[in-house]
Amino acid sequence: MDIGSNDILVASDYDRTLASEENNFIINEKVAKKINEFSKRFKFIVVTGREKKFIDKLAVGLNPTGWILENGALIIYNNKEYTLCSSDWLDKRERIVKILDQLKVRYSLGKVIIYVDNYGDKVANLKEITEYANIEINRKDVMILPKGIDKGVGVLKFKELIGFSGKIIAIGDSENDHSLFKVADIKIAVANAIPQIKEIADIVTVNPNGLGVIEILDKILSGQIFLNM
Ligand SMILES: O=C(O)COP(=O)(O)O
Ligand SMILES: [Mg+2]
Repeated sequence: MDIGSNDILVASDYDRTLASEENNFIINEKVAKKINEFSKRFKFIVVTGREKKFIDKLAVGLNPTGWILENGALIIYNNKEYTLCSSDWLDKRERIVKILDQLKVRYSLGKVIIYVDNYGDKVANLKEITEYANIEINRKDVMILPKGIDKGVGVLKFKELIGFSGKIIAIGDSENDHSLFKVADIKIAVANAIPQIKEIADIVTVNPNGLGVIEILDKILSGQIFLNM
């Protein structure tokens, strides 16, 4: 079966999937080149908790079909930005910031998201905000988003934006990729993924990080990954 560009969309996480911690999350040139080539034939989007200012520094030379940043809250496609949050989010974010100040917790703000690094083991202190916010964990870091916003929702929004109706292949490593897997037809964990992600994956790559992603792209390009899985 000749697979066309509108049949496959690869949605890949960034930290510890495309880029390794060992390389300070700077994209490897070979990985960027492979993705740029792949993106000419199929759709490839990067779906990450990161803010644009960090991606601009770390992912130099990577030109995918689109970007879903701030853990699903910000879409960048064809040089246009789309934020996914309700009009009252900024008031709610103010309330959350006051709680973080009372807890004497360090945080940083993206366009939509709140980052609370090294707080994963104390996230129970933030219980009260789960009424109106979504809390995502990535290893030891915490991300706070509008209720109902996560990576999976960002991908579904992107699908609608470009009118995509094909199959989604998700690639990830950590807790905040669960929602990405939920919207995928094929779920792929890189070799260095946490056990909970490997357990629910259809495929676990032999290689870690970007080399694992290249493994998958080569399988798709050579027709070894069958979409009727
Ligand atoms: O946690 C982050 O800021 C980014 O991490 P991710 O690319 O693995 O989502
Ligand atoms: Mg990751």
